[in-house]
Amino acid sequence: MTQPRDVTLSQILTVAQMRAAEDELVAGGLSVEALMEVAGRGAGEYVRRLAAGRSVTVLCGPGNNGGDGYVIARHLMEHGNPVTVVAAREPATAAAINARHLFEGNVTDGHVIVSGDVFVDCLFGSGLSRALPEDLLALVKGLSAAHHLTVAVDLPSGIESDSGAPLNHDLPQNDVTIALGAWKQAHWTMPACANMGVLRLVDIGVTLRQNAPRLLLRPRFQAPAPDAHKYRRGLLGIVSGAMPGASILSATAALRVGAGYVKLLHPDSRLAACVAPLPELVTTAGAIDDLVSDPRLAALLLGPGLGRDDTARRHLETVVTRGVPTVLDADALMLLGPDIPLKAPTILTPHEGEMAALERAFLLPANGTRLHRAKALAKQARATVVLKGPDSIVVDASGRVVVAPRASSWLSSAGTGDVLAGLIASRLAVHGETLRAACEGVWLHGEAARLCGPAFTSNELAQAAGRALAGALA
Ligand SMILES: NC(=O)C1=CN([C@@H]2O[C@H](COP(=O)(O)OP(=O)(O)OC[C@H]3O[C@@H](n4cnc5c(N)ncnc54)[C@H](OP(=O)(O)O)[C@@H]3O)[C@@H](O)[C@H]2O)[C@H](O)CC1
Ligand SMILES: [K+]
Repeated sequence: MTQPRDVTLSQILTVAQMRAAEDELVAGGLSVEALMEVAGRGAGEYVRRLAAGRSVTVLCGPGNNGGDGYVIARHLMEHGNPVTVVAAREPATAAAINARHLFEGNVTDGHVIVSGDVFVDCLFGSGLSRALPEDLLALVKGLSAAHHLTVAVDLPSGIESDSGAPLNHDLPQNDVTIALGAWKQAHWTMPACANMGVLRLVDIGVTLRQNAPRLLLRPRFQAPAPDAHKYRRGLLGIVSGAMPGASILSATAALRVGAGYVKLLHPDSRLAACVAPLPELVTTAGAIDDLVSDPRLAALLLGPGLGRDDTARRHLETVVTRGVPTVLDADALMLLGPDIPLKAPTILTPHEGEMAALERAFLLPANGTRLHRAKALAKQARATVVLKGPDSIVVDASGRVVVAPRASSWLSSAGTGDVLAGLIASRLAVHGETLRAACEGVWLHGEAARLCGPAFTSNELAQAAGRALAGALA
């Protein structure tokens, strides 16, 4: 089945996958020169609009990224925009040599730092294989400092495409990065993505790669069916624990994003009585074994404020054997291991510290990219994993990967994880699909943070989740 173009354009490719995609287009009858023309013209048009008649300097390297630079320069020149090319190295590929010949404007050789308004970095793209040598680092830094705006084409030079690792210290900050053909891992991976400024993508006709990670797009939420009632919309049970405030935060969020009924299940009636009640939240106290055996439960959440003692461990064992779709967060992740098999579709939501604990428990090596680590845990634990951070990743046990765009850095405060767990659990109660619920929850979390602006509390974040959902109703 042909996928809509926005789905294809949300894929995130490795350098090897990008080369395979390029080979496929060439095998289909396009030349590399023709692809470069489409890519360079597309990027050139973004640059032309950004420059709006101001002077542009294009730094060109030896490979096809440099070739793109000559196409961009030609596009600008044809539209009457002042442009200078700085050739850091002579072009070395056939397509780049061809693009160089077609550019009839001003080319200098890179020994002098020229100044201007917009600097376009076409030194290296996905072919970068090692750190920039001193002279090229000084050139790219000097040119960036001598211009008002810096635009990276495909990737900022010095950033490794597959890992997002900067191969040099002190690389310049970009205002815009224009990806060519498809997103690369680095565009959505820390720390690289924080260096890229505004991200844009030029479509050159790349088709969908099987199993490639995709970027998290805005979900479409449905209003409840005309004949809906609270149980059909989903009963979510949130198991409370030693610190009930955390589960109240989860519930506050969960109440706003779809579940028809959210119940706080409390093992200790004295503690439950201490918690300031939310009028819309039903709290029941009793033995957790009994409370989670309610056949109407559509999903369970365990972990926020749970504690890590023997009682907490018993509650974890009870919940995971219950067979109801479950979200495990926070303390539950510190107690989980291969000795506690997951009997139902489960979502794990570790941050970096909890991820390290899970890797120890499941005897997984804690090396490689976050993407590889999340995939390994999802496979081993047979669960959907949301590896939280500025660049959250969602992976299911079959290896499907969704990468979330970088969210507000104001989310780095206590309690926002409890909110995320509540959002995901609420969506899980609605439809029971783990990957979808995890993606919807992560999206709602990021969108609620955006709506809150700077310096919000986790309770304000939870309150904003309903507005986030309202903005994405089908
Ligand atoms: N893939 C596509 O569909 C299209 C891609 N386009 C553009 O092409 C680049 C990738 O081009 P490529 O030629 O593979 O790579 P680069 O231009 O990034 O540079 C490769 C050359 O640079 C040398 N190199 C690598 N690292 C360094 C370094 N640190 N210092 C000095 N020289 C370096 C490398 O030499 P090696 O010794 O490593 O072999 C190469 O000579 C992609 O990013 C897009 O911009 C097309 O235009 C459109 C289609
Ligand atoms: K570049």
